[in-house]
This record gives sequence, C-alpha cells and structure tokens, in this order.
Amino acid sequence: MAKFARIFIVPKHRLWLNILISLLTFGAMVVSAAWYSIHSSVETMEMEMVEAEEHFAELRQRLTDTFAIVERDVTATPCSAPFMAQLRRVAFLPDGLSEFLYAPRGKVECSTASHRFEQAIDFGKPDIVRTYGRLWVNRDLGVLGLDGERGTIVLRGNIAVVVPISAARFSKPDWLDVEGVIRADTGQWWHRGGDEGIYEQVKAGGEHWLLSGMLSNFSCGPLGLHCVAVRINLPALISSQRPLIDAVVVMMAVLSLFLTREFDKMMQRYWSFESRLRRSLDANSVMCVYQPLMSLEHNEIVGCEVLARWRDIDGSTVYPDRFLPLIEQEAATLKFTELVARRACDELSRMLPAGRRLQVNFNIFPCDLDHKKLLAVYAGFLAQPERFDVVLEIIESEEIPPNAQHEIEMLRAAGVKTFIDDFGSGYSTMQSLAALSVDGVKLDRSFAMAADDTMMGRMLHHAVEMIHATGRVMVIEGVETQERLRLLRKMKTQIDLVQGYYISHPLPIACFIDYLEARAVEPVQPRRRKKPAVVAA
Ligand SMILES: Nc1nc2c(ncn2[C@@H]2O[C@@H]3COP(=O)(O)O[C@H]4[C@@H](O)[C@H](n5cnc6c(=O)[nH]c(N)nc65)O[C@@H]4COP(=O)(O)O[C@H]3[C@H]2O)c(=O)[nH]1
Repeated sequence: MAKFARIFIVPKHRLWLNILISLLTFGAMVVSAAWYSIHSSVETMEMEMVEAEEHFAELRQRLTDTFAIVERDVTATPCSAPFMAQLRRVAFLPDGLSEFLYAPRGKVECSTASHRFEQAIDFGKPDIVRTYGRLWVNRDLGVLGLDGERGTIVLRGNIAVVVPISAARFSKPDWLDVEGVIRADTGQWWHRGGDEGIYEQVKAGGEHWLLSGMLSNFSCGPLGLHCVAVRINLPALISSQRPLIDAVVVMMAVLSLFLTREFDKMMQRYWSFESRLRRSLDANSVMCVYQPLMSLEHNEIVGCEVLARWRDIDGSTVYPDRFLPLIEQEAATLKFTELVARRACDELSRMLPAGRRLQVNFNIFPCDLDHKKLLAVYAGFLAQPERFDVVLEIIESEEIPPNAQHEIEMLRAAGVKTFIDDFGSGYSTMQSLAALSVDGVKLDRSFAMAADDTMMGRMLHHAVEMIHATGRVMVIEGVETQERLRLLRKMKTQIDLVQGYYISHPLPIACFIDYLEARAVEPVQPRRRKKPAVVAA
C-alpha cells in the first residue's frame, strides 16, 4: 500500500504515471478506433462478397432464362435464315447475352455473329461438364468472328451461349480486392472477373495472426461453380481514409491528454496531503517522540516533552509544522491531542521503569482550553500520579480564549500544570502571561539558539529576567551547544529546566528509555518554589 501510495504522492512518480496513463488511453483509443473501422470494413467486405455471389446467381438465371426462350422461340431449321432471324430476336433482348451458337455435340455450325461456318468449329473437350451444361471457359472467340474477345461458352442441348468476360465485372470500393472464379469439380479453376490473383492469395491465407483471417473471405455459390474471394487491402483502406484518420488521431491525442489531466486532478484531490491526513489521522498514524527535559540545577533528566509526528500513508514521517495548521483548519485539535495523549500514555506506561517518576509535557491548542474535556484526555496519566506529572504547554498558534483561566484552574486542581509555550513569539506575549495564572513559561527557542552578538542573543538575559519576575517555572528550550548551557548555568537568575539538541534530540520511546537508563537518573525530588502568582490583566 505504501509503495502504491508513493506513486500518487511523489511528483516524479506522478509525472511518469501521467505519461503512462496518457499513452495507455491514447493506445486504447487507437486500438478501439482501429478495431471499429476494421469491423465495419469487414462488414462491407462481407456485403460485397454477397453482392458478387448474387451477381453470378443473376448471370446464371439470365442464362437459364435465355435457354428457355431459345427453346421456346427458335423453332426453324438450324442455321437456316429463319433460324438465324429467330436467334437474333432473342439476342436483342436486353440481358447482355447476344452471341448464340448452334453447336450440336459441341461443334459450332453457325452463330448470330458469323452465320454459318463452312466447317464446323470444334472447341474440343469441354472444361466443365455439369447437368447445368457444358462449359468452355475463357476461350478466344476470334474463331467465331469475335476478334480480340474472350468469353465462356455454355452449351445446353444444341444451343450454346457466349458469356463475355465483361459479364463478370464487379463494382466495389477501391480498398477492396474481389475476384470471381469458375471451378471444375476437379478443383481446376479459371479467373472470371475482378482482381486477378486474389483467389490464390486468399486460399493460401498468411494474414497476420492478430487479424486471424478477418481481412479476407472466400465463398462459393450453391452449385460450387462460381466462387468469390474478397480481401481488404489495408494500405489502400488507410490511404483512402487518410484525412479522417489524421483528424481522429489528433482528436484522440487531445482527448487522452484531457482525460489524463482530469484523472490527475482527481488523484491529486484524493491523494493530496489534506485528504491523506483527513482520511488516516488515527491511533496508528499518530506517533510520539520524547525530548528530555533536564533540571539545570541537578543536571538530571526530570521529564520529557511529547512531540507528535504523523506517519503518512507512504510510510514517511511528517513534522508538526506541516500538519498542525491543517488539524486546526479541520477543527480536529481535540481529537489529535487525544490521540497523542493516548499513544504517549500507552508507550510510557509500558516502557518507563517501575519506580521512575517523570514530568510529561504535552502541547495543547489554545482553543481546547475551552472544552472542559482536557482532564478526560489525560485521564490515563492522572490515574498514575505516583509515576507521572502532567504539564500542558499552550502553543502559540492562536489567541488564548477568554475563559481559558477557568480551565487552567480546573486543571491545576486536578494536578495538571500549564505552561505558556514559545514565550516571546506569536501570541504568547507579556499580556497573556500576565492574564493567565499559568505554572510555567517556556522561552521561545529562538532566544537560546541565537548567537551572542545578535539582538535575540542579547535579549536572552532580559527575557529570562522578565520570566523570573513573574515567579513561574522557567524552561529554556533550543539549547544547542555546551557554551549556551554554560552561559545559562552562569546566569544569576534561576532557570529550572533546559531542553535542546545539546541535551538530546527528540527520541522514539525505546531510545528515550535507553537514554534515561544511560544517564542513570535518580528519582527527582520535587523542589520548593513559590506559588505562581495570578496577575490580573
Ligand atoms: N533547532 C532546534 N530545535 C529544537 C531544539 N530542541 C527542540 N527543538 C524542536 O523545537 C520544537 C519544540 O517544541 P515546541 O516549541 O513545543 O513546538 C512544537 C509544538 O508547538 C508543535 N507540536 C509538536 N507536537 C505537538 C502536539 O502533540 N500537539 C500540539 N498541539 N502541538 C505540537 O509543533 C512544534 C514543533 O515541533 P517539532 O517540530 O517537534 O520541534 C520541536 C523540537 O524538535 C534545538 O536545540 N534546536
């Protein structure tokens, strides 16, 4: 899941994902469009094949009708003048068949074009013998006086009809190859019309496996005499549709980019940091680290500040500066505080060695000082008063609500202390310090972190003096160096607790417990100090 989520979260992966999606959608559209156009071309091909078959069936019918008319109307003595006149009358019928022969036993004695031949013309053995008639296929008709013409001679009884090559011509789209053939029972075949060579190629197969015989077909009429082979000529089909194909490809490219953008927007909405946090802010994703608090006087670790981290769904750790504003925006502050408290209570209760007492500082949002629910949030710690002292640091994210004082007193009555956090920055001003009877003040880390020769560095002494004047417990955080710790020690003003990277970075629970044991700290004795004064605003 974490790996899967990273695809949508990491910008570099997202770019590749978008490229992949647009290629896939474009590819899918191209394949579907190609499939659709091949299918409709195949339908056209099948229709053309049926039409070609019908053409041969029609030709056969014309022949059958012609033979019937000849039998009925041509009654004169064969090859006599009246016979020829009767034959010519039939030849003038508008069915395209105009050349008739009188050919008993296959020997032509006279014809409508050449009248009587001095010597009967013998075409020899017929190519095809059927009950339908005897056929001499694609013969040179020059001997019959039809110079330069070829045609098929069909003999039934003593009368033969010449079917010219032109009688088997098909009309068809340019991108379709059609060939009509006539076949003997022996399997021998002759070209009858259309594009020569198609029949052989179609019979040989050899189409691409992907199209598996889709682009060609072959069919024979009911007598098996005439067969039609059809084949889609792909290059011709593509070039005949070129402008349309170009337009469709451009349209598909635009559409795939549009779809990819919409998909990306949807994914961004779904996988945005805000949505991820909203979806998975729960007991499993909220983690705690513990930063030791050291008593400056005794050089002992007396407590820790619980700092929250959020584990993103891709497994990465997110720091508070990123998620806290969102939690406030989503009005999920109390839920979040509760998750942190529950996690810390679970970890510390399990891991802290028996007999060890610890001050546990939590950060709380000012707005939650209005809910009267904080005692319930820390109930787990309050149930173990011999092990834990709870301190709530009011963070400086927003203004402190007017009735916070009441809540602070309620907390104090239950043994929970409150500190003002990050004093000297944001909303935590002298005014809020004066207005609230908090137990302690934590000076903003920017003072201790600042170099001596900077304004903040010089102000450190004054800030310490000022907090001291209020009589509150004083915590200095942001102690990053030994020199700074030494300087704080040398100050005449009493500083109670120090915190910072020089002492320790925030640690996961196991490391924190190891750290405590390594420092072999004795249980801390509570120190006497004067009660914090409640200063009226
Ligand atoms: N440069 C430097 N930094 C130091 C040093 N010592 C400590 N820090 C950092 O200073 C921050 C101290 O916490 P904070 O002032 O309460 O400031 C906290 C606090 O206002 C807020 N926060 C953290 N956890 C929680 C929480 O559970 N609830 C609420 N409401 N706020 C939290 O987020 C802020 C930032 O927390 P983190 O990022 O953990 O950052 C921590 C800590 O890692 C040092 O010597 N040098």
